[in-house]
Amino acid sequence: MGRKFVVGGNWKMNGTKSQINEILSFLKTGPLNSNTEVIIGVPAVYLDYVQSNSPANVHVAAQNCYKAEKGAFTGETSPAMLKDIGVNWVILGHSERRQIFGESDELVADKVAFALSSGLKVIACIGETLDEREAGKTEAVVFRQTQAIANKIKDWSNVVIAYEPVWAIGTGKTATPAQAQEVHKSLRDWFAKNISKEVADSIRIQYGGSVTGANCQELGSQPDIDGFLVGGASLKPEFVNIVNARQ
Ligand SMILES: O=C[C@H](O)COP(=O)(O)O
Repeated sequence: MGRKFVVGGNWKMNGTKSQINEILSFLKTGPLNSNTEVIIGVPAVYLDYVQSNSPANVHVAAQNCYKAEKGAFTGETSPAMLKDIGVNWVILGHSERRQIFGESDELVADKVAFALSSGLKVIACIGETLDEREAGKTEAVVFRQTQAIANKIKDWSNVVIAYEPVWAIGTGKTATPAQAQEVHKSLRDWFAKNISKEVADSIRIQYGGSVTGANCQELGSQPDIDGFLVGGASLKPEFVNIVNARQ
């Protein structure tokens, strides 16, 4: 189907310069499958350093950015600033942003639209909580989150969706390959029905939530899983195995 496998490493609020040098070292050693697009999500303070020191086959992403080019927004980073230091990707709408920092569907969608219009590529995160899953609301939640973005953008070519069930993030409770595939398939069907068949066929949907070197191959063999967004394991050498999950 021609969707390039895409693996992101979301470092979250982790890393010192010496730890980052170790990560860059195992990324340089790899080898990283050239059929996989690799993107590392780096804390803002280290973006410039990592952008300057990462291997050419690894893209760098911010973990957040604001919906304005500049101005009185203390503590925020603009897409223009990211572009200025050569960073072309941003992760938006991560469940930690939504839950801890209170980002609404509306704000996430505004950020996605502004980042795209500024020339960034976006990993847009969606996913249900355990309560929502147990209440049978998984589809309703991920469709609502995706619809909010669809209300603000027309062109999906620079968007990767990361489906991350909140209950699987950092918990060691991975969704089974069948559970993940079921939601990915539903999302692709949603795109076919609500956006277009072309977007449904081409959009890449990552799975995120306790992905490891041990479970990545089975997850990555599912037909609608086009890669991963990896948290904890992206700080460790096993990230190379996850990048190479689909050979
Ligand atoms: O963005 C990454 C996800 O939150 C997954 O984190 P995790 O791999 O540590 O569960």
